[in-house]
Amino acid sequence: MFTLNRLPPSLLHRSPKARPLHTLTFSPPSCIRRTTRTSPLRSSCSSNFRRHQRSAHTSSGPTLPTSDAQKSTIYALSTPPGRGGVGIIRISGPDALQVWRKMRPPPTPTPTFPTLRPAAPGEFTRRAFLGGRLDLTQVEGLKDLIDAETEGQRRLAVRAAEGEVRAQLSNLRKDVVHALAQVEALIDFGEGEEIEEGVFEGAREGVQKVLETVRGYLDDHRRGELLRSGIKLAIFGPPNAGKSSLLNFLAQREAAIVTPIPGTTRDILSLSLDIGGLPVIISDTAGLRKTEDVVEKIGIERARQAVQNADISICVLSLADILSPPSPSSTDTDHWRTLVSPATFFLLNKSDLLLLSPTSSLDPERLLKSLLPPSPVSARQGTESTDPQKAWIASLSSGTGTQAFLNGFAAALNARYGLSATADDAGRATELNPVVITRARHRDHLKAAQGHLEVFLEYGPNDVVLAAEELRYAARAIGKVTGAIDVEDILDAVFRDFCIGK
Ligand SMILES: Nc1nc2c(ncn2[C@@H]2O[C@H](COP(=O)(O)OP(=O)(O)OP(=O)(O)O)[C@@H](O)[C@H]2O)c(=O)[nH]1
Ligand SMILES: [Mg+2]
Repeated sequence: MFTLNRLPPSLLHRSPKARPLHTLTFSPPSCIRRTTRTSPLRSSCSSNFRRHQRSAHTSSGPTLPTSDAQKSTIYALSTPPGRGGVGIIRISGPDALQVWRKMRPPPTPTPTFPTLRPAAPGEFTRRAFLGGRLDLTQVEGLKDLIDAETEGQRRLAVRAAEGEVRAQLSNLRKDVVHALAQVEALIDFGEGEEIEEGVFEGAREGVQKVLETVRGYLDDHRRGELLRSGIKLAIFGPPNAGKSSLLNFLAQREAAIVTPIPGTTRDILSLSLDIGGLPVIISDTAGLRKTEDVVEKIGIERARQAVQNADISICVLSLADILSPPSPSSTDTDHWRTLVSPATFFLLNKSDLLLLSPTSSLDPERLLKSLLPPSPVSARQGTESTDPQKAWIASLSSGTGTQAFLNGFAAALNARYGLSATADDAGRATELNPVVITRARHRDHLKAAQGHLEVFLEYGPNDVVLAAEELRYAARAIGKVTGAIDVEDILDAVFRDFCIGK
């Protein structure tokens, strides 16, 4: 990184305001940074391509076409225009060094570089990817970092951008390629002849371990995808319980209409919020009840769908209604019950109407148990449930208990979706599987890899050709996540790991 006192106008014209200090970063073309892997064994496996390469580097052979990154130098302002404290101009390409030299004090007349042009969106990152300095997961991490709106999203993005996912998947792929090399060797030489025994079993053991890791990555409660896209939370319950009041409390503004008239909310109202560092898309819904009103009926149907499509839900009930015996004609209580799932939390609202003191011994969890049938797990165990807190008593109008609810709910969300902990459907803490998958494409490729590894394990030592094919597909599927689908490294592994012709 270099500091310049003055930049040529051609480089400054994209900045709306001239700043007293401008910083210039530059990187040589990616081809300069690439190192050529030289392996004596590998070179013995000569291919037409390498012969062609050799001749290209000798005196009179044909020259390889140069890439755009080798031909053109690109530049762009990489700090926010008009807002950054300093202006940083980024330059990359074959003339980057010369541009910097020309712009160093003492100032020289504005130089003209025929290969210099403004960078296209994402072009520096694209060059870094093509040059092998970033893989696809790091590129995606960088993009997510720019878009991150909550602390959870930022942490997830930083991990990907710093190469944590790349390292995990590269190791996984290396293990598959290693197993493939063993199976390929069997195809070429046959067990018990030129190479040692137990090779196929060794490959099977390796694949079994890889398969367990892939299954762990897939069994992640979709935490990565939800952290990126936002956790869908639906508020539901009977009319007039305080659902819209809860939305307004969480949003800290009068986003939804609140009136004492039951059936006020008709349509879905959704907002994006940050709860405990996690991105949450929260939806207020119509109160569930039997009605002949056509518009309200549509609203209630939408409410049901919203709850069923949500990742998590909060059922808001009026404490006064729960504690008073239901009238024989009332069937309204059943409407919310049908939507309760293991991912439902409860806010027992309007505690002020019971004139409870803050030290009241009314236990929300016990109240909840009296309302709902026992969960199958607790019933089978016949012991006190160890489920984490799922119900809170509060008054949204007086504010009593609301902070405890917010803290408890944020902790429950983090236990379920945060990066540092996870929970099963009932909210119990489970063993942590690392978050590797942040996009549907990652999941698709890893599922494909899982399928090929499973098929491989069905084959025996007599089916080595078909078995090898499955491993090749599995390696390719994992490589598609990171963007590494070079089959040449299979040859590397063959020559590195085996003493052929002992
Ligand atoms: N006493 C008391 N009233 C409350 C409390 N929370 C909300 N209310 C009142 O209850 C009424 C209904 O509140 P809403 O938030 O509109 O209830 P809702 O569940 O969204 O109702 P619908 O949209 O009709 O389904 C309003 O008059 C609120 O002011 C509370 O904690 N205590
Ligand atoms: Mg409402």
